[in-house]
Amino acid sequence: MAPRRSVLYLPGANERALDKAKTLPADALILDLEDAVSPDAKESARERVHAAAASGDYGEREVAIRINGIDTEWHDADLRAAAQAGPAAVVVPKVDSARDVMTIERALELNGAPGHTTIWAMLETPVAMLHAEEIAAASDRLSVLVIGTNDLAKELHAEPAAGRAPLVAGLSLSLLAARAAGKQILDGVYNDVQDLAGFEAEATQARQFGFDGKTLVHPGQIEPCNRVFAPSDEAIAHARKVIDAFEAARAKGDAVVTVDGRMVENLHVTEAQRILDLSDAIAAK
Ligand SMILES: CC(C)(COP(=O)(O)OP(=O)(O)OC[C@H]1O[C@@H](n2cnc3c(N)ncnc32)[C@H](O)[C@@H]1OP(=O)(O)O)[C@@H](O)C(=O)NCCC(=O)NCCSC(=O)C[C@H](O)C(=O)O
Ligand SMILES: [Mg+2]
Repeated sequence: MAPRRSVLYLPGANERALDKAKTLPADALILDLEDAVSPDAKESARERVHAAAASGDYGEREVAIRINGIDTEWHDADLRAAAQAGPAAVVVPKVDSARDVMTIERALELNGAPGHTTIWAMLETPVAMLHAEEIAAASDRLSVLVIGTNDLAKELHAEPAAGRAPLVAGLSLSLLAARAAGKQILDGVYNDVQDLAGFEAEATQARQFGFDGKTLVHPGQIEPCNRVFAPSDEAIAHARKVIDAFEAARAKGDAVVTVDGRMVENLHVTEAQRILDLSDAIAAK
């Protein structure tokens, strides 16, 4: 699977940001037509984003377009334009049900979206968290779940708290749903663009939870994010050791072995191989 460690939002009306992103080391970009664009700029932003996404100027960076929500006046035109531009993905905010996903799937087909354009569904409401399982499994075209922690906190009336405690239940339900359906999942954004230590702590927490990457709002967050979500040298060395030790044990007819004093079984080999595959995919970029 494509590494999606760092996924940067760009306001669709901001020509400077759209241009600058061509040189930034993010794995993926979300060209935003929703919250980062004021109502009076929605139409010009749609045209800018369409041209940017269709330009082929972003190299190996994956380009996604976030359209306005299903119940908004801009949604239909956004979806039509996004389908024509043919980005890697259409990001749909405030998805609340499997039915929402199927509506988007049908609309992409009707508007002639190319087969490579997948759906990234944003889970950012309490009802979405409670429906995460049905949303994640609703369509083969859905490849990624994206968490919207700002909207979720707003809907919950939650306050900032250590370890994002008020959000943990929703994050965990979403992770369970993504993994059960074999989809990738991206954490929400960190709003304080000047607090890089706080950003890194939150990104590390997200990796420990099992997220594949994190959505970002500022270029300064890309480098720490890429580092946190890439397997470390120690993790790579340990993965090789696990695989080598297990193969040696299997050659002797054993199904269990210890590495550095810890039990290793086949499931640990599978996880070690995932780490090496991710490291290879990052190195190949
Ligand atoms: C947050 C910002 C408004 C800060 O902007 P600014 O004060 O201009 O930042 P800097 O001066 O530090 O910028 C330095 C240079 O970097 C460029 N820049 C800044 N941000 C971006 C970006 N996102 N992509 C590309 N380039 C960017 C500036 O142009 C400067 O360039 P240069 O001229 O060469 O010096 C701003 O960062 C921003 O607008 N961020 C994105 C906001 C956004 O997209 N929000 C919506 C998505 S988040 C969301 O909706 C969450 C979700 O739905 C939820 O519910 O949680
Ligand atoms: Mg949101």
